[in-house]
Amino acid sequence: MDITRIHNLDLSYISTFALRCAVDLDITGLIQAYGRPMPLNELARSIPIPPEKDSMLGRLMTLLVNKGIFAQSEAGYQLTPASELILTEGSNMGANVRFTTYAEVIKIWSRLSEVLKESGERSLFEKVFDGKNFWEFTKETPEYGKLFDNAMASLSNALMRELIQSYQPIFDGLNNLVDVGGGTGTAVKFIAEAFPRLRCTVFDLPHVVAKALKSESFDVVAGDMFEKIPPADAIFLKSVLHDWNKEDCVRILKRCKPAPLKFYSWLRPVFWFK
Ligand SMILES: C[S@@+](CC[C@H](N)C(=O)[O-])C[C@H]1O[C@@H](n2cnc3c(N)ncnc32)[C@H](O)[C@@H]1O
Repeated sequence: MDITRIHNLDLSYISTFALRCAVDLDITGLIQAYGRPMPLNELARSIPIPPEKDSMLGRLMTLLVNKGIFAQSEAGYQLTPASELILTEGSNMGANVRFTTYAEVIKIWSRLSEVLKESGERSLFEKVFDGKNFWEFTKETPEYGKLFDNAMASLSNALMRELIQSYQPIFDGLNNLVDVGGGTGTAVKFIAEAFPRLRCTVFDLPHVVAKALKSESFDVVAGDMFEKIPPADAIFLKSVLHDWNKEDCVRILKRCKPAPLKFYSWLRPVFWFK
């Protein structure tokens, strides 16, 4: 029904913040620690919340069960493959939830129509944050920068093993690889560990690589991909090109040397050149 369509969309932020609430209360960790299906009252006392809030917690859990984040049987709540991704010792995707629900950034979306009506190329971010683009804001707001780094690392934790498995033959015969816009190096760490003879480099802006993982297995190079990208047999661009318009993407790709011979794409945000 059309009324449902509109309502599902205009209230979809409730699901977003229900997930954020589950992350903040570490419901995933508590259910895991319980070791068997966890009844509502046990969950409520473990968080802990006042007893008069138990039914509110029950409604929160019903929503999250409905969304496939948790499973429910008569005995109680259990983890699903989705909530396992949130576990800190798993992919830690709770870090991504904290980043996408950052209060100061969430509230700017209510001004989207203002940006559309305004002439010029300014993004929503630049309008609200005094002309600063996303990357400048991330640099100048260390708390947000850290959330961003952790979120990116969690996504790499969640998908790099599968990506490497899917593309194993592509890596054969490569001597070196540069992960352009590679953040703090989580993705390249997976590649370097899987292919110890491949010399890997993470390349990103100076303030980002300053926080890079310390590892013997890959090199760290600071720079600006619009100016110069270290040459390599393979250039790896994961979740980078979608941040830029067509002209900027062409500028980045022109800096990739040698020029790409082959193009591979795995899921939308992953691009690969060899
Ligand atoms: C969406 S993140 C992706 C990070 C990483 N590839 C991943 O998948 O986890 C985009 C990355 O591009 C980097 N970046 C933005 N502008 C850049 C530039 N001019 N030169 C190099 N890296 C840049 C950011 O610092 C950030 O780490």
